[in-house]
Amino acid sequence: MSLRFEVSVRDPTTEARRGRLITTRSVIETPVFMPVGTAATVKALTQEMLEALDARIILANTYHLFLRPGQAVIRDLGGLHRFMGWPRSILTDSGGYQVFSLGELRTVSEEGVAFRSHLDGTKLFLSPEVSMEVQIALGSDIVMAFDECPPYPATHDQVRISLELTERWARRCRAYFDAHADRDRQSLFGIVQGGIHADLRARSLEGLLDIGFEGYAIGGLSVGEEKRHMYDTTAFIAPRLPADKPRYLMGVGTPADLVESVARGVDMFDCVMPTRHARNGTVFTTTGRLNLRNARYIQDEQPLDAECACFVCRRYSRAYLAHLMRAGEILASVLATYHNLHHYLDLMQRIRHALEQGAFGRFVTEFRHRQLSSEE
Ligand SMILES: CNc1nc2cc3c(=O)[nH]c(N)nc3c(CC[C@H]3O[C@@H](OC)[C@H](OC)[C@@H]3OC)c2[nH]1
Repeated sequence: MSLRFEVSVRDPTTEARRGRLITTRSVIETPVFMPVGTAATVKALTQEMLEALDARIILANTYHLFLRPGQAVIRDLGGLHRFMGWPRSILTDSGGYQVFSLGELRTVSEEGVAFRSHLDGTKLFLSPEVSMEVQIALGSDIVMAFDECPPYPATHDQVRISLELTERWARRCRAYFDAHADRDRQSLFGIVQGGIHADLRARSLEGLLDIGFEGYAIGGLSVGEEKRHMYDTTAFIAPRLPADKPRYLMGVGTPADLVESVARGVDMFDCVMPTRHARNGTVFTTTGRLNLRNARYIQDEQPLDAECACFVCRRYSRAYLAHLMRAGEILASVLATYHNLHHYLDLMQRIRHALEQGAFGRFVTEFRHRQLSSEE
């Protein structure tokens, strides 16, 4: 069995769990935040910096690598870990979501999705089998099923029809994966859909449990729905996912989203916010976000965050980062990205520590109070 997941603590006052996910390449302490490395790079950081951050697993994306350089190039160079010099774990998304958010002119059929590359317009086709072939060729440790993420908003009927297609595709993913993957090293996660409708979420889960997966993701959220719908849907479905398997909430979220979703039973997260916001000049701090392009920081010699221990906060000032941002210097992205990921990974470490100490309930309360005061 390639993937081991052990729950060491179940929080007495919430659905949160402290656990450990073990692949053949790294031990992943959970709850975990996974930096997004879409095209085989976590933008602006070296792999050495990711190791300095103690990141144990990063993401890459089937859609982007399928388009460029193509899975055959990476496979023939020994797979994605060797290609990008990353010996720890990699999770790859299946590409369905990107086809809908990036691809041009796509047509969905039972077979799969035909679309044009957003890079050069060439006609391409992704299906459950092609997505599995790509992720298997990349050598990804955790492979995501090829699903359809319905747009938001969508009618109950549209969401039902979509989840039924996702279920048929999930069955095809399982079959192809089991016939072609290196199951000693690679695992397949199913993705629960169903929009914000509890009855459809239960229906989607029922179908996936019948197929059986090494882990279960909650898809179809963080697509524009109101926060309360995301939290309520997560609160409904996360505790219903198998307790002995990892639970992954895709595309989430802000620091507050991470705390609230851990409390609702989620183990794994990914989000582009810490990396994308950094490149746009927004950094996260314990008292909220700072937009370094704001003139108030031009002569502010404080660190980004006085409570942060990262090398950026120990050495550089807001004024310096503000200057680099305004000047469009590459170093601005490097330093802001490193700090933002440190902020996210440090938050997850504090969450894990609170769970170990049986103090997560108090952690959530204090986090919410601080959140309110910073929003005032
Ligand atoms: C932002 N909100 C959000 N809701 C999402 C919902 C879904 C979903 O239902 N199915 C699938 N398959 N993917 C989803 C994704 C994409 C995450 C990927 O998108 C890439 O980040 C943009 C990254 O690729 C490295 C990541 O890899 C897992 C979502 N993202």
